Amino acid sequence: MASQSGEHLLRAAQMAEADRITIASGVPGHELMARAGSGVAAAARRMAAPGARILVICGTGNNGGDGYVAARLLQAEGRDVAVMAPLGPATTADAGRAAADWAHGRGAAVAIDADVAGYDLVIDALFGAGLNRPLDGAALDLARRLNASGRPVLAVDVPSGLNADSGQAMAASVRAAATVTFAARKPGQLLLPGRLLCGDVTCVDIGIAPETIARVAGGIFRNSPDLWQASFPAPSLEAHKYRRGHVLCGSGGPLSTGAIRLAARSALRVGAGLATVAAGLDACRAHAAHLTAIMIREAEGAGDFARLLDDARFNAVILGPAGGVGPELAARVEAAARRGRALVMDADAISSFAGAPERLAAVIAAGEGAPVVMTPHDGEFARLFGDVAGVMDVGAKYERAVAAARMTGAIVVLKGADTVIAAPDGRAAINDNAPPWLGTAGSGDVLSGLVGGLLAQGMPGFEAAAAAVWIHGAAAQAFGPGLISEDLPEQVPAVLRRLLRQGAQAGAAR
Ligand SMILES: NC(=O)C1=CN([C@@H]2O[C@H](COP(=O)(O)OP(=O)(O)OC[C@H]3O[C@@H](n4cnc5c(N)ncnc54)[C@H](O)[C@@H]3O)[C@@H](O)[C@H]2O)[C@@H](O)CC1
Ligand SMILES: Nc1ncnc2c1ncn2[C@@H]1O[C@H](COP(=O)(O)OP(=O)(O)O)[C@@H](O)[C@H]1O
Ligand SMILES: [K+]
Repeated sequence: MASQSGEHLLRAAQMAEADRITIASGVPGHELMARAGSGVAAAARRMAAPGARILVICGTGNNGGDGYVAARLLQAEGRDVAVMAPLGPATTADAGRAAADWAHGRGAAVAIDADVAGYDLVIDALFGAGLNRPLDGAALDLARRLNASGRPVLAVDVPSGLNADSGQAMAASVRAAATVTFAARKPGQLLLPGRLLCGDVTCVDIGIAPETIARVAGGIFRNSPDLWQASFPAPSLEAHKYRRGHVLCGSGGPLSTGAIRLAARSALRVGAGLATVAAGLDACRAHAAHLTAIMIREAEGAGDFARLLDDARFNAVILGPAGGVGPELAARVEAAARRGRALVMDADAISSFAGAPERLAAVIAAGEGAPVVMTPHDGEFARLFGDVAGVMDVGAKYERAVAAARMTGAIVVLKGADTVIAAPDGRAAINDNAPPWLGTAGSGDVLSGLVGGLLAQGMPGFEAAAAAVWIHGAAAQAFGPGLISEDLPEQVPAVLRRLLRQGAQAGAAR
């Protein structure tokens, strides 16, 4: 798994292991701390004008050590710096050394009840990855006062109180304007609410080798083109349209036809060779009034739909957008999986298996191994898994998604502002490029079409799902506020142009 390319995200324990391996290889811990502190000082310089008053709040561990280093560097260049040590003196050797270097010849630390609002910038070096229980006592009180002060905060590694693995605040957390982290980003910096509590995150190289990061990593990635560009389908001159796949899209009834049209159009825009909507006769009439490039086939019930699959050229199927919850839709899902078609299950297709994930797992297991990608939002996810132990009750969002993928055998795209893509083999990607205006009616239908269009072109399931989520976010960014879901497919060509250009450059560099 570590051989997969992409930006690794490290959990706190994995980061500590990377530190340990690096120190054992001969780089002293205080040298790592010196580089970390220097990265913090550089960020502080960007945030505070000359003459600004800077307060550095140092805890007792190595996070505090980074703070002492930054304080010393900033003061050495003439900055107005004060240190507060609310929990007492440093307790680790490296932090002790950094604290002593700071204290040498300087005044006493600021009292814990000092007015934090009197400073222009506060550097939060109270707790980092070592946080192992909720803030309480003096630390909790200080975090609350800091948040109430409205002063800009620069967090060292993570805002104090934030769980670096899950992105959840433990009781309470400092809210930072910016965060400087080391060696690799942490999942909790991308997951909500962590992403909001961190502000802008910068990752500083402190001399931990990329091979060490890959060695300790556990298959959690930031979703970016690095993760899937190698399998992204580049159009080729010798391919004809059938080589680029044919997506069969199952329609809802005559009054619910828009959702699947959005999906079909998105599948074409992302490069599928052909897309066909399958619908009952009345719905076909509604589609016929709208569709040009997309074809229409009549299919009255699940039996008709299954017969369409006798045509082997339909190599990918999208089911669910406004498809109508019930046994008929579940039967279409079964038919597509049994016939070994790459399948996207969205919305109503997921809800048609509500409370019966083991039945869905059996359907997928009986298939021919073609990828099944499901794209639930939180509500659909909860409906599908109900109170299944080991899925709904596990900690971080990516752990829930991975548990769901393992249990069902599907690639799971758990949507939201921090969409997670998870595979049954334990890989997970966290997406952070979606702007808030992407949450608009029908944008989920577009996503299912993007996934289906990439699957039809032969992209593997996890990569296709991750690429679709990223392109979806990039298209929304390209359009900007005011977006409605019809706008999204029209932004895809510009996103593809950029991607293919970058892919060609990366290929040339290899
Ligand atoms: N050599 C290394 O390991 C490096 C570590 N670095 C820094 O070190 C940090 C991790 O340092 P530590 O592992 O010393 O841990 P922290 O400095 O994050 O926390 C210190 C200690 O506080 C205690 N604690 C945890 N939760 C508490 C709570 N709610 N209330 C009171 N006490 C609590 C724990 O015993 C913990 O070990 C990283 O976030 C990073 O900033 C960097 O200096 C780079 C090198
Ligand atoms: N606040 C938000 N910021 C960014 N993206 C969001 C936000 N809320 C929702 N999204 C994205 O918008 C899409 C909405 O999908 P879905 O809930 O299925 O809506 P619909 O059923 O209307 O299509 C998902 O891709 C989701 O990740
Ligand atoms: K911190």
